[in-house]
Amino acid sequence: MSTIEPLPDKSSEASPGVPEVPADVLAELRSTWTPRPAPDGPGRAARHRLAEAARRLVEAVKLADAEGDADALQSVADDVSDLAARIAALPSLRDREPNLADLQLHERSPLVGAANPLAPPMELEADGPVIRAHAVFNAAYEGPLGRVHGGYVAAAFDEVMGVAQSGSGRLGMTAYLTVRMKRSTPLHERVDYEAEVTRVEGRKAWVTARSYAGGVLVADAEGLFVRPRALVLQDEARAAGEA
Ligand SMILES: CCCCCCCCCCCCCC(=O)SCCNC(=O)CCNC(=O)[C@H](O)C(C)(C)COP(=O)(O)OP(=O)(O)OC[C@H]1O[C@@H](n2cnc3c(N)ncnc32)[C@H](O)[C@@H]1OP(=O)(O)O
Repeated sequence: MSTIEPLPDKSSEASPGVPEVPADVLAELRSTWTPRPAPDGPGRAARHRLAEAARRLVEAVKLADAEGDADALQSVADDVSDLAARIAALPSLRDREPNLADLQLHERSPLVGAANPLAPPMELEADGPVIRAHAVFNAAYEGPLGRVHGGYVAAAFDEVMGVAQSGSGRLGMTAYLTVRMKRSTPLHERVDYEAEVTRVEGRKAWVTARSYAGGVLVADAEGLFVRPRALVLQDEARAAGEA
């Protein structure tokens, strides 16, 4: 059962200095992250199941006791090695052009991707101009004992803020990301995130975010997202073509 206090509802508050972005434009910009669709076929459902099994495998390996039965560890190392070779022998994404579903971040991202065993995976949801997310980090993400490694704390913010920059009306690259880790982020517990754009100047968008465990603020972040010059030129050429 969740012990999380509801986060304050800020979905109807517009920040000064942030453009009003039509809901359909926001939905289009966010569609690579959220909503996560149902698998588009049995192959993709099986791939998601494989990724989930691999997550359990990684956590189990991380927790395997070196003082336990060395022969048993050697034996499962052989099995896992054989399994890795079997999976590598299956048809690979390297052998064909990826389709749109393969390319979506809710599929492939190392933070939210259902098909990526590195992803906890985080769950993202749009709430007006705000992006909300939650994740449970297992033992594989441990830095300080019982707590999430700071690099993963920052990576989770980058993903949530990466989608929240859509509130500027365009997408860019993370130019900088500053994370203040006020308390440790716990393992094995739901961590909640919220992020939104606070300022936009030309192709630059500033985003802030917060994370909570058990309703308590554990970290906050500020980042700058910049739409690359080359893409701005493409945007302008497309707009001129449509005019
Ligand atoms: C990109 C499109 C879509 C992506 C969506 C899918 C996301 C995938 C995953 C999502 C996961 C989450 C996302 C990720 O993980 S994104 C992956 C991690 N980030 C990167 O790899 C970014 C690498 N850097 C770059 O590509 C370029 O440097 C960028 C594109 C950022 C700017 O290069 P560009 O040549 O275009 O621009 P410019 O250099 O003329 O600068 C322009 C303006 O910006 C200001 N400035 C620049 N940097 C900084 C800085 N550090 N602090 C303060 N200010 C900075 C600069 O002063 C100037 O200001 P002004 O003088 O005009 O006032």
